[in-house]
Amino acid sequence: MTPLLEMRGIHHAYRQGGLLSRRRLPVLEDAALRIGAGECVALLGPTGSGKSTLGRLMLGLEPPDAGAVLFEGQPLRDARGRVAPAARRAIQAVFQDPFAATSPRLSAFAVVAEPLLAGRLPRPALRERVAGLMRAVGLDPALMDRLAHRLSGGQLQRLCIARALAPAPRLVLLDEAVNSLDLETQAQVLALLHRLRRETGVAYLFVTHDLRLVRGFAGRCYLMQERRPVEVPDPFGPGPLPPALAALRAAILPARPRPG
Ligand SMILES: Nc1ncnc2c1ncn2[C@@H]1O[C@H](COP(=O)(O)OP(=O)(O)OP(=O)(O)O)[C@@H](O)[C@H]1O
Repeated sequence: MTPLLEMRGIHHAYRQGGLLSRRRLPVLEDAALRIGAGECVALLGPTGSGKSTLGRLMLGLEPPDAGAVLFEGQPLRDARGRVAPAARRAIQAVFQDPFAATSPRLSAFAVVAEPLLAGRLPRPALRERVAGLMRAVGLDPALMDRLAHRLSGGQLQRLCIARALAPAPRLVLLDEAVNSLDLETQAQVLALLHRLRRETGVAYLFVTHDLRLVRGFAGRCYLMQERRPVEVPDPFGPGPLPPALAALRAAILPARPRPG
């Protein structure tokens, strides 16, 4: 079956040391990754290992130096480097910092309505649609006319999830999307994302450096190793672990510190 999203033979490097420099920092080398329709796939790795870069390439925000990004079997970008509007709507993202991801000038309504404006719905229908999306993420629609930045961090992240879901996407990149939230809100938002996936059939790429968040949430798991994602069958299982995974496991604090 054709995967929803496939990346093959991806190479990507960033220029280092100013505009005229020829030095390039290789970030991805021969990277490949596959996400099926409705799947939740985790992408784990330490900071600086190239996870967000892979996410940006998946959204079509930048082209890879080499390799293919295919969405439903078709190249994500056309020959002129443009992402087709349908694919742009079908792949959405939620990032770590909801305050950086929204304008301080916009109301909660305007944040969620933004991806729906092209549909030219009459205002009352648009407000009803936004209210429905807010309810779906557990927000009271009465908050609609409040400035988005007057919401709490957890509420604003829910609003960003509502905005991502507004165009009925097939795939959402969750790039450290719960990492800035307190533990209780993290658990609530993960449960919400899990429910929304069951209800809508949306797929997730769940990017994180926090192994704890993956358990019970992601069905398959990739780990960044030597500039490419490598699938790990069971990141919590016994047996020898790749060093990068052992380091992530060691970083998990015990629920109750052992004496001595
Ligand atoms: N636009 C850019 N220009 C130059 N270097 C970049 C750029 N974006 C990322 N990098 C570098 O590429 C490497 C990979 O960065 P990336 O953000 O993809 O890693 P990451 O695994 O997502 O890290 P984190 O978990 O800290 O977000 C890092 O060394 C980073 O400094």
